[in-house]
Order: sequence, then C-alpha cells, then structure tokens
Amino acid sequence: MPYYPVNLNLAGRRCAVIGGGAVAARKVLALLAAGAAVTVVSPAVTAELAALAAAGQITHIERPYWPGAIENFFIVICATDDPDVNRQAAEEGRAKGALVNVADAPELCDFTVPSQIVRGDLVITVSTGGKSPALARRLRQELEARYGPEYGLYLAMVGRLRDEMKERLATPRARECFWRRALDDEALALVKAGKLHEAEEKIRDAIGGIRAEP
Ligand SMILES: C[C@@]1(CC(=O)O)C2=NC(=C\c3[nH]c(c(CCC(=O)O)c3CC(=O)O)Cc3[nH]c(c(CC(=O)O)c3CCC(=O)O)/C=C3\N/C(=C\2)[C@@H](CCC(=O)O)[C@]3(C)CC(=O)O)/[C@H]1CCC(=O)O
Ligand SMILES: NC(=O)c1ccc[n+]([C@@H]2O[C@H](COP(=O)([O-])OP(=O)(O)OC[C@H]3O[C@@H](n4cnc5c(N)ncnc54)[C@H](O)[C@@H]3O)[C@@H](O)[C@H]2O)c1
Repeated sequence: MPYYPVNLNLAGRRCAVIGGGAVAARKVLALLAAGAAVTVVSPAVTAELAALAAAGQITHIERPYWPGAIENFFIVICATDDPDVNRQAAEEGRAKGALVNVADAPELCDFTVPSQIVRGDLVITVSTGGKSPALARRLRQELEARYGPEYGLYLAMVGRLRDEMKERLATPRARECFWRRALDDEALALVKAGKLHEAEEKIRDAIGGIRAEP
C-alpha cells in the first residue's frame, strides 16, 4: 500500500533523535530546516552535531537512551546502530503519542522520510515506499539538476502575484482560469533562462485574456 504524503508544520515542535551518527545527522538537519526544536540523545555524536549543540541549535543529551527519555515529543526518530535500542525507543515514543520513525525498521515506522530538494518554499520529495532509498537519492539528483534555485524565486513571484490576483479577479473560477493559462511553457522557459522579470510581465499579461471572457 502506498504511503499518504503530508507536509508537517514543525515550527517550534519538539522532536527527538535517538543516536548521533551519520543517519541521525541527516535527519536532524532536515528537522532544523523545518524549524523544529531538536533534542539528540546519544553518548557520541558526529562533529557536525557537536557543532550544532555547541552553537545552541540543538539540545544534546550525552548519554545512551534510557526508558523514560522520551517525554513530550511530537516526533521521535530512532537512528542508533543498535536495533534493540531503536525498537525500545520506538515503543516508548508510540506509547507516549509521538509519530515514530525507525531508521533500520520500515515496518515500525509511522512515517518515512522522503528524499527532498528545497527551493525556497518549493519542496519536491521522492518516496519509494521504503523499497529503494538509493533510487530515491538518484531521482533527487535528477530533480536537482532540472529544478534549480530559480524555481524558488519563481514561486515567490507567483505567490506575490496570487495575492494580487485575488484582488483583481473577483471569482474563484476566474482565478482558476487565469492560473491555468498563466503558468504556461513560455513563462517556464523565461524562468529557466533566468528572465524572471519577463516571466512576471508575461503572467500579468494573461489577465487581459481572462477579462475579455464573458
Ligand atoms: C530518502 C532518505 C531520506 C533521509 O534519510 O533523509 C532515506 N534514506 C536515504 C538514503 C539511504 N538510505 C540507505 C541507503 C543505502 C542504500 C540502500 O540500502 O538503498 C541510502 C542511499 C545512500 O545513502 O546512498 C539505507 C537504508 N535506508 C533504510 C534502511 C532500512 C531498511 O530498508 O530496512 C536502510 C538499510 C540500512 C542497512 O542496510 O543497514 C530505510 C529508510 N530510508 C529512508 C529514507 C526511508 C525510505 C525512503 C523511501 O521510501 O525511499 C526509510 C524506510 C526510513 C527512514 O529513514 O525514514 C535518504 C536519501 C537522501 C538523499 O536524497 O540523498
Ligand atoms: N534510514 C536510513 O536512511 C538509513 C541509512 C543507512 C543506514 N541506516 C541504519 O541506521 C543505523 C544508524 O546508521 P549510522 O550510519 O548513523 O550509524 P553510526 O554507527 O554512524 O551511528 C550510530 C550512533 O548511535 C549511537 N548510539 C549507539 N547506542 C546508542 C544508545 N544506546 N542510545 C543512544 N545512541 C546510541 C552512537 O553513539 C552513534 O552516534 C544503522 O544501524 C543502519 O542500519 C539507515
């Protein structure tokens, strides 16, 4: 059965990562990028995690997981290299109402972490349903080459125009028509060529066609 994709708002939410190796570090960075308040429980951590702890960007509890370590967390990620510890922490997390991810046991996960590229507010993710993270990584690399940083700028511009069009076009139907027409291949080609200003003009021009309709 495929997973149900969601986009969680983690701003300020307490998230725990059990373990402090390379996998834990990858998960921590993604949590921080989403504004989560991250606590790492691990006797040892990577240099990157140690630097984040020293800078006060994460809380590091420098000891092995113990039953009772998980209190008041929205998300718990179990990423030690000890499957028994991961299982135990997952059980406690779930019993205490957290959403649980277990790095070495997809069958114990409430959610899996997709591969992702982030361009401003644009987030493109790939999930293989746990079948092949390596394929997810490969597809992510293809998407990275295709959807460069200009797409973040494009989205920011379109977002601004969307607010404007809510004022200028009276009905949801007119706005739907407008946006289906406005985001065409030509606008995309201009974005890809780095001509954002021209793309914006092109999109604005599309309002003429909508207004002319009965
Ligand atoms: C996408 C990404 C996100 C992230 O971690 O941030 C992610 N794994 C990534 C990379 C990666 N992971 C592994 C390899 C080695 C090659 C291989 O095994 O394929 C590579 C590739 C590499 O590193 O080159 C090994 C591995 N991964 C899992 C297991 C356990 C198992 O399957 O039983 C094992 C075996 C461990 C072992 O053998 O001991 C499990 C999971 N890994 C997931 C996510 C979830 C499913 C995502 C999906 O549905 O696709 C899931 C289920 C749980 C979770 O972690 O949420 C990140 C790509 C980041 C990027 O974009 O580069
Ligand atoms: N889901 C994924 O994306 C993915 C990818 C590769 C590997 N894995 C799995 O994830 C696990 C972790 O991989 P890694 O490369 O980060 O391993 P690692 O060996 O680099 O790190 C393991 C970490 O766990 C900590 N640890 C050990 N015992 C602990 C305990 N009792 N309490 C708290 N922390 C403890 C260690 O101090 C260390 O920081 C591996 O077992 C592997 O099977 C998952």
